[in-house]
Amino acid sequence: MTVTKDGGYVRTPLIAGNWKMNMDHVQGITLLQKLAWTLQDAKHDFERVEVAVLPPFTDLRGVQTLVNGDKLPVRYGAQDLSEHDSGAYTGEISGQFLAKLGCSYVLVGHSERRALHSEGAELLQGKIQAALRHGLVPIVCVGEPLEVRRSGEHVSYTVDQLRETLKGLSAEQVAGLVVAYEPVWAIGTGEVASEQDAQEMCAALREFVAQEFSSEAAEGLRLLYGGSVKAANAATILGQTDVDGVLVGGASLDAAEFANIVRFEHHVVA
Ligand SMILES: O=C(CO)COP(=O)(O)O
Repeated sequence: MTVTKDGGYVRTPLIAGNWKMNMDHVQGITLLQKLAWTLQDAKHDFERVEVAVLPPFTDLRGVQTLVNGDKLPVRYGAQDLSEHDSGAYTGEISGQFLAKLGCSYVLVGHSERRALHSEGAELLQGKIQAALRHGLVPIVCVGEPLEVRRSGEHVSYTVDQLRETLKGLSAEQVAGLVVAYEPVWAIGTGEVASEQDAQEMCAALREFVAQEFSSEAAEGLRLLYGGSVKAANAATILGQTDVDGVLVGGASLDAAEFANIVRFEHHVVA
């Protein structure tokens, strides 16, 4: 993360928890309550380091009620959305509905959806447009599989993936996006990319945005790293210049562990 002279951050760090298909609506409330209490007890400054959770759709109403009722400074969002706003699309969820539930964020193009639901660039462009139409910030996910990493082509592969996914957007729109670099081989495997790997890719993605869109877009865009992030490795990864946050899977299901990731500034590993 880039730190200013007065010790602030150039871009507000974002620590986001992707619960995936875990936590029913009762478990979700308990987890969020524990997380909020832990962070409030620790006097976490939510303006300085932003916290967001991305629960299953069925938890969102409960999360909204808890966040509003207890005035929790935690943001939340969904793990996917439809590219359409309404109509005969059985099983789909509209960005309009997510906005009405107070969502701030929505994941777009997570590698599990790209792989398991064959989501390609054109569909993802539509989903990004749908999110933006309803004032949701898309967290656009990119990252290479193991064979690409082994071939040494990971940077060009991931930059190309981002280029395809962001097609049709203006520089102003890109400036407000969040992009998560999640190498597929590091997701849920315990195999974490090194901090140098995370920095190399995030720097390349920012450079691409500067070239393709504008330097303002590159400066505004927040880049997250995701893949086996835990409290033990978060501070080192977040210490990298071009990494503005983390997208956490498994470790976000444990309130104490996730709170320690949020509080990375207090756990800097020498
Ligand atoms: O896919 C991820 C977050 O979106 C990462 O998952 P893990 O943190 O469980 O590796």
